[in-house]
Amino acid sequence: MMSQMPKIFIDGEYGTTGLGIRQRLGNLPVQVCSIPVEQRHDMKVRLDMMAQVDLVVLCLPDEASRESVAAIQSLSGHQPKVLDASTAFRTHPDWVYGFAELDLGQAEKIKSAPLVANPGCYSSGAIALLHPLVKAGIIAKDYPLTINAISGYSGGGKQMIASYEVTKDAPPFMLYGLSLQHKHLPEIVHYAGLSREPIFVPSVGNFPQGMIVSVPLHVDTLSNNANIDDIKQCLQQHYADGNVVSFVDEVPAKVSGDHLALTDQMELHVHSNVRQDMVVLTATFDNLGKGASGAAIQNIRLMLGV
Ligand SMILES: NC(=O)C1=CN([C@@H]2O[C@H](COP(=O)(O)OP(=O)(O)OC[C@H]3O[C@@H](n4cnc5c(N)ncnc54)[C@H](OP(=O)(O)O)[C@@H]3O)[C@@H](O)[C@H]2O)C=CC1
Ligand SMILES: CC(=O)N[C@@H](CCC(=O)OP(=O)(O)O)C(=O)O
Repeated sequence: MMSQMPKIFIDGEYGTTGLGIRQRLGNLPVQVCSIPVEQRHDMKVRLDMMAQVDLVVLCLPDEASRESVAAIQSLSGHQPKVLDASTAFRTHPDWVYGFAELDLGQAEKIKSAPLVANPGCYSSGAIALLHPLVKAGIIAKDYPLTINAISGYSGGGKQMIASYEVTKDAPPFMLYGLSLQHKHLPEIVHYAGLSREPIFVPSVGNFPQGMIVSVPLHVDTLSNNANIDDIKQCLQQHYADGNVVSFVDEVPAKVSGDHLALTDQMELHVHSNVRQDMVVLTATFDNLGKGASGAAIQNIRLMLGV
């Protein structure tokens, strides 16, 4: 079915993530197939379109994503590949996790997979920091981790954007997720390789785009007598190619939430005190970039070979 110009349909193309992907697709040799905005909830119209394309990108709430996947899988003839931006399938064994930097070989898996789950925004930062360190035996699988994060308000989709920009009834800064069951925890545990669930405290600030995920560690609680140089070396090696995710040795005195806004890059830093016995790891990126649409474009390029 793959022609010279692969065809893509974005189910949910008029939402925040869908629009971000749509914009970025302008630079790729693909044909974007659309339906009118007023038909965006009509499953028959959407399914007719899905049957004609090479790749369907789902940018819908979880339940709607599940419905779309079930509909695609009921197609009797051609089955398009699927990239899902929701949380619905991220730890499902039939789906490949769309974080190309996870390990050597992950990009190849994404290339050949029929079903790919785009990672969560917070999860991308947490996994980027933790996966190499757990794999190297520097952080024990059952380490009692705390993860803190701040997101630009676009992370909350159309509704939250309206509360900051239209009704202006949202606070300048808020902690949330305080029942400690955030929807990204399962994928963080799974792909960081943890056996103990971290305490995860997300927050939102009054800025549109950008994200910092940070992880504090006491050096004397690390495994195998690891020190700060071991942490740096491990991250440096894992992200040696630095194309999208890079380890940056030089640390800024302050990290701004919108440092990498409007880019698809992610930077990792290791901050420490003078005594070298405390560390804060940070991942800085755009929640709509490497945290969503930028990562989706990386996956689309791999899945379609463009
Ligand atoms: N915003 C972000 O930073 C990120 C979001 N995501 C994920 O992407 C997905 C979309 O989120 P986001 O773009 O923020 O959400 P938005 O609310 O901005 O957009 C969702 C879109 O889906 C449409 N939609 C909702 N329900 C249905 C349905 N049953 N059938 C068809 N269309 C439907 C909405 O239509 P309507 O206009 O009628 O509501 C809207 O156009 C979510 O799963 C989210 O978790 C992933 C990464 C980051
Ligand atoms: C600020 C805010 O509300 N953020 C969302 C996460 C962003 C998002 O929708 O993430 P994924 O779709 O990538 O899982 C939340 O905490 O639920």
